[in-house]
Amino acid sequence: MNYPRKIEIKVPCSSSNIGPGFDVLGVTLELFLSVELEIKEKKNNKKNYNDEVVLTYSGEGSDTIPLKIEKNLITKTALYVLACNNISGFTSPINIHVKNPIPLGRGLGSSGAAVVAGVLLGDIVGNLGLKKDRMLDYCLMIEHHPDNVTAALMGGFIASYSKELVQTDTETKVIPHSETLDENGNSVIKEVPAPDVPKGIGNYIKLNWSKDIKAITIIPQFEVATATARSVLPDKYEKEDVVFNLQRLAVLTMALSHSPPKPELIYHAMQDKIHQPYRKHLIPGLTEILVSVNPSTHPGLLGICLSGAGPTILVLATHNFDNISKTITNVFSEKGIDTVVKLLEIVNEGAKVTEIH
Ligand SMILES: Nc1ncnc2c1ncn2[C@@H]1O[C@H](COP(=O)(O)OP(=O)(O)OP(=O)(O)O)[C@@H](O)[C@H]1O
Ligand SMILES: N[C@@H](CCO)C(=O)O
Repeated sequence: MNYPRKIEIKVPCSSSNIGPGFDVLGVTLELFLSVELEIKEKKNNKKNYNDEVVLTYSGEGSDTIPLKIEKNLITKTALYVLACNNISGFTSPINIHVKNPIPLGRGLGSSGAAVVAGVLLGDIVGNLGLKKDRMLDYCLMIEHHPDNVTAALMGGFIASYSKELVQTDTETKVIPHSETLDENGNSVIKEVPAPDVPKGIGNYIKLNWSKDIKAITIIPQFEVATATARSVLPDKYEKEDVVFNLQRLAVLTMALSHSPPKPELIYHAMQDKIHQPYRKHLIPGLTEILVSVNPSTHPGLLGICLSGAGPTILVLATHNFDNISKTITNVFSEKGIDTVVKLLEIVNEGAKVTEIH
C-alpha cells in the first residue's frame, strides 16, 4: 500500500416526501457532499489515532459545524460504526477535508448525506468491507426515517421502509442521533444508548423517474431543523387523511415514471395531508405558494411540495422553469425572505468512494 492513501467520498443531496410520501419517498439531486481523505502510514502501535485526525471543513455551515471528531456528525458516525465493530477509534493518522455545498436545515438531506458519509468513512477506516445494504442499517440507527439516507446511499428515486426497532435495539452502545432538540429548541446531536445494530432494518425499492422531469428547488435563506419540523406533527391521524395520502402515494410512484408525464395526474397526486399542513406556520408563505402555481396557471409545472421537512420548495416541471420560480420567489420576497433557486437534475447513482492515484 502506498501512503498517503487519497480517497474521496461523494454523497448526493436528496429531496424527500415528494408530497404524500412522508418518510417513504426520496430522490437524489445533483449537489454533492465531498469528504476527502488523506490516510497516512501508522508510525507506532497506538490504541487509536484519534489525536492525529485533522478535520477541516468548507462550504455550507463552515461557521457552525463542529470540528471535534466526537461532535461532528460525519466523524462521530464513523466512530460509532467503528465502535460497533469493536474498533476503538481511527486506525491511522488521517486528514479529513469536508466540502459541503448542501445547505443545512433546508430540507435537502444535509444530515442524511453527512450520516451516509460517516458510515462510509467508518467502513474505510476500519477496513470493514460493509455492503451498502448493511451500511443502510447503520444509517438508520442514527437517522430514524429512511427516506433521505436511503436515497443518498443508493441513489435515484427510491421508496423505503424501516423495520420497527424494539426497545432492546436501542439500549447498550452509544449512538449519535441526528434529530434531537435541546431545551432551547435547537437541533443537537445527542448520544443515546443502543446495542448491536440489527440486520435488515432498511428495505427499499428503486423506482423509475421520467427523464423529462426536472427539479426546481427554491431555497429560502433560513433554517428549519428537522427535529423542530417533526415536533409539530400530531401523534395520531384521522383515517380520511391517511387514506388521502395512501391513494396519492400509490399513483405518484408510477405517474413520475411516465413519459411524457401527465401534469394533472401528478399535480393532484402530490397533495399531502400528513405533514405539510402542520408545518405551514414554520414556513411563512407556504400556504400561498402551494396554491400559487398549478399546471393551468404555469404550463410545464407538474407538481409542487415541501422538500423534506422544509423550508425548501420542490417543484417538478418539464419546462417554463424561470416563470414558475419567479412566482414562488415573489411570494417569499413579499414576506421579506430571500431565496436561492437551483434547477437540479436527478442523479441515479448514490454515495460513491473513489481512490485517487
Ligand atoms: N456536512 C455536515 N457535517 C456535519 N454535520 C452536518 C453536515 N450536514 C448537516 N449536518 C448536521 O445536520 C443538521 C441539519 O440536519 P436537519 O435534519 O435538521 O436538516 P436537513 O438534513 O438539512 O434537512 P431534511 O432532513 O429536511 O432534508 C445540521 O445543523 C448539522 O448539525
Ligand atoms: N421525511 C422527513 C424528511 C426530513 O429529513 C420529514 O419530513 O420529517
